[in-house]
Amino acid sequence: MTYFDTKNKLKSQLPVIAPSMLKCDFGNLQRELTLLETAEAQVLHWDVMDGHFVPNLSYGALLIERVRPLTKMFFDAHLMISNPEKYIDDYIDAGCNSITIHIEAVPNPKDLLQHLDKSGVLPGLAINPKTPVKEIEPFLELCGLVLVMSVEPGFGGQSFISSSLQKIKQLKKLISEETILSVDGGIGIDTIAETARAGANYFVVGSAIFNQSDYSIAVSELVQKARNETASFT
Ligand SMILES: O=C(CO)[C@H](O)[C@H](O)COP(=O)(O)O
Repeated sequence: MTYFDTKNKLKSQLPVIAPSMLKCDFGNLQRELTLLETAEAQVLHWDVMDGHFVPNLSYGALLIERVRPLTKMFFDAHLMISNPEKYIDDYIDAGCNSITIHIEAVPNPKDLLQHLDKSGVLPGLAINPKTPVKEIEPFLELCGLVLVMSVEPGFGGQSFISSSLQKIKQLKKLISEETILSVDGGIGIDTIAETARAGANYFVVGSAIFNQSDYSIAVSELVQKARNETASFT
């Protein structure tokens, strides 16, 4: 499958639920992949943490590369790391379909976003809760995906920060129709509707899937809630 096929396929399936692999059972990874495929998840969201940009460590390109042949799902890497320019090619080579870097790690991300695009990877830019939208505004036209962090990055299982809704609304007005608007952190059955109403169409979800006994029910309830809100606004 080529990059363009993958990207268009993803866009045709919005709203999308992207399970955050930070919360998966790594001791039973093959089982987790099977359960997520059965739940018709289209995406795996890989939370890459370096213990420097965020106060936690997770996994890196090597693990993603080893998982890549095991599934056809879209691989979405979220680099919560300092100096992503040093490592970005490792994530491209690992087979990630989209790669998101943070504006707080790269104040001028123009070259990196263009490098991702030229490499056939959907370029993403993330913004932390305390960073104003004006910091990413000059780069929005280079983004295929914009990610609004709705918790302080570093850990799953935190509560949704409600001021993120204003940021989503602001960004929805600034981005093109083509750009995916993602929200990440504290998204579950009680918060997904308001973020969809604000304009998000791509939802990164950890605890509200992996803490449930049936991933298929969890994913389908979340998709349904997001679809209801998207439908009422079109
Ligand atoms: O980026 C993240 C943390 O930095 C995670 O993707 C996010 O927190 C998702 O987990 P949960 O749905 O449990 O909040």
